[in-house]
Amino acid sequence: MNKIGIIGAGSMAEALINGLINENQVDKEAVIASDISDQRREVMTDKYGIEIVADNHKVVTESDYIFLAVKPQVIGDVIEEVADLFTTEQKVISIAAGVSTEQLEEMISAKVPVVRIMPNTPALVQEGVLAYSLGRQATEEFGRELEDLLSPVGKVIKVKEALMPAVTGLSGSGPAYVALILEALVAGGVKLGLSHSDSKDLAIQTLAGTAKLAAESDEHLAVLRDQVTSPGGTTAEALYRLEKSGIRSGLIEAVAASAEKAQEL
Ligand SMILES: NC(=O)C1=CN([C@@H]2O[C@H](COP(=O)(O)OP(=O)(O)OC[C@H]3O[C@@H](n4cnc5c(N)ncnc54)[C@H](OP(=O)(O)O)[C@@H]3O)[C@@H](O)[C@H]2O)C=CC1
Ligand SMILES: O=C(O)[C@@H]1CCC=N1
Repeated sequence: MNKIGIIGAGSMAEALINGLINENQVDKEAVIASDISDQRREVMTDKYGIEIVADNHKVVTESDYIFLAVKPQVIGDVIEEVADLFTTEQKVISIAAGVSTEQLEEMISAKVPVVRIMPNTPALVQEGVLAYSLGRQATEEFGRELEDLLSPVGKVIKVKEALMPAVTGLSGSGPAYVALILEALVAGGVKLGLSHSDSKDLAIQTLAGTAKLAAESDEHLAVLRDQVTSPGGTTAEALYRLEKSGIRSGLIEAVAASAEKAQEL
């Protein structure tokens, strides 16, 4: 069995670990992670029973797949710390936003295959989506292995590396935009007298149901919107207010701003 090592056991690493273990994709004995935070190590041991250590070297020397799951600002230091330990039989997967496979390959220097992925937090409940792109030494076969490994945590798609910032802006950061929209819908319901709990149920199911409808329909999204909008009715009134508030351009700008920021990290 291939051993999976993860350096940095924060939110995104946890979402991946939880999804992989819950779906029985990997045994917890086959996972080793490291983190500098005592508190994080304690939480992850208690929750998942995986081996979690303070020593990044141990993760690299004991693993076949090595996930780099620290913040982009510290990934250089982390790689420098363990760079001498990599062997050509190992495979590196970076989840850091804005760090290219070329930069990773330069930092690692050994001829280790490198793949970059951009996951998102719904991986925690096996409903994530992630895109990956291959570095120069990574084969298509490595890509397929990765698709097999990670498919239990969500949908996996391959993209050209130049599109990774766009993926970051759309689906990487996307759960935050959706949570904000949900919060606002709940606030709208509460303002009109619905309980917080009923508002939350109504908002979440509306979003989940619409997403399912969109996923299962061949129609353009505008057609789905039109099906709700009776001439002279309530939805037309609401959509007019939304368009006037700039929600559409706001969301387009949000995706672009996240993508731009990813390139500055
Ligand atoms: N969160 C998300 O939705 C997504 C995140 N990403 C990417 O995932 C990566 C991790 O993000 P996220 O999980 O949110 O961040 P977190 O801060 O939650 O996780 C990173 C963890 O790494 C630890 N850490 C810091 N330095 C070291 C080190 N030298 N050695 C070992 N562990 C270390 C941190 O400890 P401490 O807190 O004490 O510094 C922290 O526990 C980032 O590169 C981000 O771009 C990608 C897609 C989505
Ligand atoms: O906010 C961030 O920088 C990370 C990358 C994508 C989602 N979260």
